[in-house]
Amino acid sequence: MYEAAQFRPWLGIGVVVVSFAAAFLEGVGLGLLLPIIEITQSSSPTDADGLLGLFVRFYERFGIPFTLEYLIVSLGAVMFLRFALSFVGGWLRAILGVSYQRELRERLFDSLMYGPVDYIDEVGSDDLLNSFITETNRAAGIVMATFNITEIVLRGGVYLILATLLSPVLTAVAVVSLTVSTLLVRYVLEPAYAVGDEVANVNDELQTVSQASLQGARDVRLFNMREEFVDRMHESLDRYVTSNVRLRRNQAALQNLNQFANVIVVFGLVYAGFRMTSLSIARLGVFLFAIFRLSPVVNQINNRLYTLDGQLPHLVRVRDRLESLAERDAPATGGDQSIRTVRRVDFDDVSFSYDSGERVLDDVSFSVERGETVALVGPSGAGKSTVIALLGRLQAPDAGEIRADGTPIGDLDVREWRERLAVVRQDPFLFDGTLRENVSVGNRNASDRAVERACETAQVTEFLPELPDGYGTELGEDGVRLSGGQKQRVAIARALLKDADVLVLDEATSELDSNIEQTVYEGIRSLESEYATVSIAHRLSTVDDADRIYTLVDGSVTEVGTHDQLLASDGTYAELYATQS
Ligand SMILES: Nc1ncnc2c1ncn2[C@@H]1O[C@H](COP(=O)(O)OP(=O)(O)OP(=O)(O)O)[C@@H](O)[C@H]1O
Repeated sequence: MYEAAQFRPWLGIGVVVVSFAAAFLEGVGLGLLLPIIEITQSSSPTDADGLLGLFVRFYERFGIPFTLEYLIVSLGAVMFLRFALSFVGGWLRAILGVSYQRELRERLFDSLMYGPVDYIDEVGSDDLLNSFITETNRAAGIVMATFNITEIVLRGGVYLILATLLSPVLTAVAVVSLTVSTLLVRYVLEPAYAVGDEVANVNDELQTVSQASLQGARDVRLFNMREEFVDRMHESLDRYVTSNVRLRRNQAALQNLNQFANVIVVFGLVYAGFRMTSLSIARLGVFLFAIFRLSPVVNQINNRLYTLDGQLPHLVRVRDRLESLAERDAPATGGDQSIRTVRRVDFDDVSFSYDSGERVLDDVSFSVERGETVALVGPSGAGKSTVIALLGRLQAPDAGEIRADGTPIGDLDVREWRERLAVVRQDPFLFDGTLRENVSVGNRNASDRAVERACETAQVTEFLPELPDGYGTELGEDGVRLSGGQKQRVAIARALLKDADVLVLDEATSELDSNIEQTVYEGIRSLESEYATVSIAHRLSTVDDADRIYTLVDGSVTEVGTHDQLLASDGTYAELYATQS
């Protein structure tokens, strides 16, 4: 809360000042009722003292006639100003709240973009999306509510001062009674934070179920999971209804119990005012009016605090996410050395473990130069894709060094280093846009001719006539309108369009038939650009002409050589090759 209040302090102070001025004018307006009632009862209140005397002297000082008409016009003017200021206060509060929401969303998004990818894997895109959309929204509501409470408190303060000026003893009785009744009501109700936490949990679950069922729409049907998802969704919706109704029911109970308690207190004061004090009708009337205005203020504060308590879990979650992200070292940051071109890449005794602690790479060494192709082969789970993650600085090695032309890649400017890499991942992601937009993601300034050339090499042109709008065809979310092999070819085309030095192919053609695969590789070999190529393939026939083949088993390089050398040495490679022949 402290941090939220610190956001844009000057705007916050502005809201408080405006609220204070509005509250003051409310007090003045209420106070003006006193001379208005007095003047209707006696013709010469000019010798009055106390609050009434204050008004009389003020009017004398500015030479305004102290008549009923002038008093009523003054009351109208004061009230106009008071509500105008309230409007400005509400406006400023909205600016503050919505800007705070923007700030949280910006910080969260930027931290996610520049933070480590494994945080996204760990928390899940569904929960992060929920934080980004819903929780930041509620968090902004907290800021607005906090300043709203400040305004109400100030207004309540003015009523109290006015009531104290008129009757200190009755005011003390009123304050004690209102406080006791408020605390009693709060004590009876369950804490809002617990219910709010349940609401936040259910929101997470709703996001998870809806995202999984939409993104996995095909698998959900093919694996007959529809009933399972429908049940999960219905159950989550039930929990959503129960927790939300509970929160709102408690709010309604709080409001009505408070109002009831306040009515009783005010009735008691009316009785006490008439029976036990000698206040004039005008003073007692204005006093009761002030208390009457004060009791909904107490109500409102109570209600707002309860709502605030219920929304706090959302802000806490967003804060937790931001803190966790700040605590993580992002391997992508750091390094500022410039790099324009790369001739050679070396892996030197590189070891790496994910958070689970198990060693995935163990002293892996290999090198590749421009004009060469090296292949990484080995059983599933051996660590081949992890090598690519390290190369792209999505992860950083725990030990050993990866160097580009002798410089550790961690010392390089990460943007420039990634400019030198053209990676076709095992499971490439296509963006929701046209074919042209997808091919040019790594080189936005590429000419149409360059896009077409990359598509020719990657054999995208083979299925281009089938696309309704050619290069302008919308590919849908994650290229849903393409086959697996077509998606792979788009991913290869976009890698080739980059002006890179190191080409990384991670199972890049696994879904292509042999003919097209062959044509793609021939096309790449005939390109003018001389790549240092790192190729990963399960189908060994696609890498048998590599300059060097490294066999990776359980995270270690167990053998290295050309296809013929490895066959002759009769090791793991020869075994794998035999099973595929
Ligand atoms: N993000 C991750 N977090 C934790 N462990 C991971 C992560 N990615 C991969 N692993 C683990 O690291 C090991 C190596 O995975 P990797 O994907 O590098 O293997 P691979 O040789 O490319 O396998 P495949 O040929 O099946 O693609 C596996 O045991 C896998 O479970």
